[in-house]
Amino acid sequence: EVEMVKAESDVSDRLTLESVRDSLIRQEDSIVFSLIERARFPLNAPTYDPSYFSMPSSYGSLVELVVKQTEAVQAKAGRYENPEEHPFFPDDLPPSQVPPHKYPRVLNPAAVFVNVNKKIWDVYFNKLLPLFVAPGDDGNYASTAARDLECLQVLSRRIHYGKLVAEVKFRDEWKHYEPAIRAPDKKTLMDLLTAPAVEKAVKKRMAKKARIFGQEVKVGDDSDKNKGTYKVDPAAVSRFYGDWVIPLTKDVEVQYLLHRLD
Ligand SMILES: O=C(O)C(=O)C[C@]1(C(=O)O)C=C[C@@H](O)C=C1
Repeated sequence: EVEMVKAESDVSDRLTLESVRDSLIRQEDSIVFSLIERARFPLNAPTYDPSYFSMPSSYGSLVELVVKQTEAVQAKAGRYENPEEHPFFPDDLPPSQVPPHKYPRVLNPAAVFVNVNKKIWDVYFNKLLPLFVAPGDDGNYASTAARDLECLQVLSRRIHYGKLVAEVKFRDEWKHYEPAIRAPDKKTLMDLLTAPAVEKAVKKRMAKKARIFGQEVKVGDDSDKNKGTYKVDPAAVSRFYGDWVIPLTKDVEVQYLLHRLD
């Protein structure tokens, strides 16, 4: 018999604030690498222009085609059975065609109704892309769309991880959370779950990761010639995290908590 290795998502028996924060830190690596991969291409506007892509209008732009069709395949492969994964186009997804995997039941079942992917889509294309890709068009639209999908998926995973963060915080301090949930009092929930020193450290670490992962690595040249040129702008990555990724994560945390006692 094959022994199942504990999946990264198998958190039920080691759910602590430290372990969920460790996961958030690891996911930062995926986000920085995905942004670096996307930044290899210029903006490539036709990827997002429905009139460039002349298939049945239900697909919209090329990037929508790639995301919808990929999500359909991944749904068949069981991706969205995992409570940590959230589709961008949840309507009309085909059912999973693989045997069910027993994901540990950690979250309140109401968690499935919290999905901020519409907002993530909007923020990614309208706020993030213009910040960190060069203007221009090199014709590589299919690759561009594939990189966008990768970025969207890692960002979505990170932001919806707020559900697990909120669950741990609730378990650790339910005496404080319960009255605010029953009230319901969003402002108090937001205050309770906010840790300004942690947010500051996250932003600093993101800038540092963008500097370290995004530097040109050379052999036999220890000079600092390349200092200051990075594959993604560390300040932009850090700002985007502070302005959007953390606030959206907190949004997910509050939305989840509001239904924690359903
Ligand atoms: O680490 C936490 O406590 C979180 O809730 C995550 C997070 C974040 O998104 O990075 C969000 C809110 C806190 O203020 C600090 C950090």
